[in-house]
Amino acid sequence: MSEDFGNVTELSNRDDGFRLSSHFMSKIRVMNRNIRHLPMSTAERLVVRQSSRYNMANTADLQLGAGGRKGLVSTNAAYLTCATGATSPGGVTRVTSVIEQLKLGYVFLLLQMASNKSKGAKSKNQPPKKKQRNDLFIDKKRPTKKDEVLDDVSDGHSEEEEEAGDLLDGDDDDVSEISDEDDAPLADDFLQGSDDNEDSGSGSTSGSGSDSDSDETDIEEKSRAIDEQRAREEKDAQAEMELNIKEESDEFRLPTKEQQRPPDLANLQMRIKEIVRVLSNFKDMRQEGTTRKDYIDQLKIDLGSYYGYNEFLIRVLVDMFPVVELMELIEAFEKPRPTCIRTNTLRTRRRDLANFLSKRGVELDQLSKWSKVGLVVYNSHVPIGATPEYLAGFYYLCALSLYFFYIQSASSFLPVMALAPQEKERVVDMAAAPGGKTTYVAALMKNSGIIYANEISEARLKSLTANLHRMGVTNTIVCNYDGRELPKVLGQNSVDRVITKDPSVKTSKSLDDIQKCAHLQKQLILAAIDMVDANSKSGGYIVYSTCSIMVPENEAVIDYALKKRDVKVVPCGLDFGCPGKPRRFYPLVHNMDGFFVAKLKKMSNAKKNPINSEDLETIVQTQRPENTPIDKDNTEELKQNLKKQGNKWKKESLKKNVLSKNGKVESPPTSKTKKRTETGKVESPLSSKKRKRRFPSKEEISEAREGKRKAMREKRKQGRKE
Ligand SMILES: C[S@@+](CC[C@H](N)C(=O)[O-])C[C@H]1O[C@@H](n2cnc3c(N)ncnc32)[C@H](O)[C@@H]1O
Repeated sequence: MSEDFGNVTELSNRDDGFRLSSHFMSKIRVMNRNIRHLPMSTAERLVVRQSSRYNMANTADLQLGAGGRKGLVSTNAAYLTCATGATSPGGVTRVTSVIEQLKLGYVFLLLQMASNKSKGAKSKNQPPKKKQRNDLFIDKKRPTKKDEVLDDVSDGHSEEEEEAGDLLDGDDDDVSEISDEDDAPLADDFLQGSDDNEDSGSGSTSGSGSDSDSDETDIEEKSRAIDEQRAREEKDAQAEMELNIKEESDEFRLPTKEQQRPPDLANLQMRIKEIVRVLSNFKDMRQEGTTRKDYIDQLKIDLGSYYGYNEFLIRVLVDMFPVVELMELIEAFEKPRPTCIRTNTLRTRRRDLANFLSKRGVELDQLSKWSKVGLVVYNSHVPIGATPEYLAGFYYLCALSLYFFYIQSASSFLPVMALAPQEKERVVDMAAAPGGKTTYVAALMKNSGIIYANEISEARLKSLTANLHRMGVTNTIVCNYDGRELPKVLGQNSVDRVITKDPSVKTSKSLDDIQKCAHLQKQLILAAIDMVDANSKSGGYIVYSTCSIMVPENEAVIDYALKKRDVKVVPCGLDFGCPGKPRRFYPLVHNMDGFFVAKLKKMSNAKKNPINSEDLETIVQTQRPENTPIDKDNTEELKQNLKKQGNKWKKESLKKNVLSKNGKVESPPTSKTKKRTETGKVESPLSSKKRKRRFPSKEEISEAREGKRKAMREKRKQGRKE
C-alpha cells in the first residue's frame, strides 16, 4: 500500500461551514481559501463533523499521525491534524480529526477517513460478511503483508455502507461537484470488487485463493498477527486522537488577565458568541470556578470594543435585556434602517408620488400595512432629497441621519398617528424642528385649525419654517420658546392636543445625559399636560414619544406624569409594537429605530400634589436605570437641583395643602374621600373650604419629614438585604 498524495477528495466550503462533497472518492481535496491540499492516500473516505469552538493558530500542517503516514501540506490558514489507525483486513482506514479555521470563526472538523484503499479483487474473493464489513470501518491501516492479502480479499462495499456514508458526508448534490475523473476507479468498489488490484496485491499472499488456501495454519497465524497489529494500531490511533482532541479542547475558556490585550475583531466576535452561548446554558457550559458575572463583565468589555459603545450604554443594555435578545438588538442597530418618505397629502397622493419617483429611477414600495402615506426607498439613481417632487413638497424625507438612538425614520410617523389630530383643533408641537411631525399633523388636519410649532433653538427655526413652506403648511404658528414656558405663553388648559418628543439629538449618551434628559422630559410633559384642556370636546390628549430605549426617559417619565397630574394612559391606536399601552418599538422586531410612544388622556384640569420628599426619591430612583451604579457627582448635583426645586414647590404647596401626621400631603378630597363630620354627614367642599385651615407647625413638618426619611432608610436597608 503505497503513499499516494496525488489523490484527493473534495470538500467544499459553504456558508454554513464545510460540507463534504462526496465520499468514496478517489481524491481528497479541501476547497477552502485556507486549505489548498489535503493529501491522502487513494480511496480514503471522509466523514465530517463540525463544531465552532476551536481557536486555532494559523499554521499550515497536515499530519497523518500514529501508525499512519505523515504528510505535510501547504495551507495558508489552517491547522489540520489527521491520525490514521491500523489497516483493516479490508484496507479501510479510519482517520482522525481535522481542525480548521474558517473565515469568521473556528470550525472543528473531525474527519474520519475510512480508507478504501484496496479496490480490487472482488471478483476472486467472497465479500466480507456484514459484521466483518462493519468492522472494517473501525479498522486502521498500515499496510502489512496480511493487509495486502486481505486487501485483495475484501473489495467493494455494501449499500448500507454507502448509506452510512451519505448520512455522514452531507448532500448528494455535492457529489456532482466531483468530476468524473475523480470518481470511479476507487469509489464505491469496496465490496463490489474490482479487478484493478487483482494482480497488484502483495504477491504470494494475495487473497486470490490460490497459494494461501492450501496453508490454513499459516493463514491463522497471519490472521492472528493482523489482529494483534490492528489492536496495537487502534490503541495508538485512539491515544493520538484523544491527545489531539484534548489539545484542542471543546471547552471555551475565558481569557486570563494576561490574555486580555485587544484581540482582533474575528477573535472578539467569536468570543462574544461563545460567551453568549455559555450564558444561555450557564449551568452546563460554564468554566469551573467562574461566575456569571465573570462572563457578563467580559461580554461588556467585548461588546464595547467590538461595537464601539461606551461603557455606560453597554451596561444599561446588558442590564435591560437577556443576552440573546441583546445580541439580536445590537445586530439590528448595526443595520441601517430603510430610508422612508412620507407623502404630503396636502400636495399629492401616495400612488401618484410613487409613479413620479419611479419614473425618475427611484425603487420604492409601500412602507407597510400600518401607514397609508409611507414609502420605503430601496435604491435611487437620483438624490432623494433633491428631486423636483421633494422641492415641491410632495414628500418629507424621514431617514436623514443615522444616529444610534436618535434616528429619524419611519418611527417618526408613529407619534403623530398616535396623536390622531382632528380638523379644526388647536394642537401644539413642543419641540418641532425640523418639522417632521408638524407637517404631518398639518396634513392630517388638512391645514385647518391651528398648530403651534415651538422650537427652542433659533438656528433650527430655519429648517422648520423652510419645511413648513415647502410642504404648503398654512395653519401653523412658529414659536421660539423653551417648551416648559409654553403654558404661560399659550395659556393653561387652552389646547386640544400636544405632542412632545424627546428634545435631545445626541449621538451617544452617558448617565449624565440620560439624567438631564429625563429631568427635562419630566418638566416638558407636565407643561404639555397643563396646556391641554381636559374638557376639550374632541381632544384632551398628550402624546409623549422618544427615540430612546432607556427606561428613565420613557416609562419613568410617564410614571412621573401619572403621579403629578390627573391623566391616564390610553391606547395609542397603533396595533403593533410591544404589548402594553405605551408602545416600545425595537428595530429587530419592527425594522425601525428603538422608539417609545405613550398617549395620555387628561381627565381633569386639576393638578395633583406638588412634589414632596417621597417624590424626590422617586425622581432620583427612576432616573437611574435599574441595577446601574449611579455616578455620585451627577446624582448629588441632580439631587440638589431637585431639592431646590422641590423646596420651592413645597413652599407653594404648604400654602395650599395640609400635611397629614405621617408627613404625606393630603390630596384634595374627591367624592370618594369626602370627609364625614362627627354627625356622619358628608361635608360639602364648600363647608370644608369655609373652615379655617390649620397649617402644621415647623416642628410638625420636620417631625414628619424625619419620620419619612427614617422609613425610607429602613426600606432601602431591607431592599439591600434582599
Ligand atoms: C428630536 S428634535 C424634534 C424632532 C421633531 N419633532 C420632528 O419631528 O422633526 C428635538 C428638538 O427639540 C428642541 N428642544 C430641545 N430642548 C427644548 C425645549 N426645552 N423646548 C423646546 N424645544 C426644545 C431641539 O432644539 C430639537 O430641535
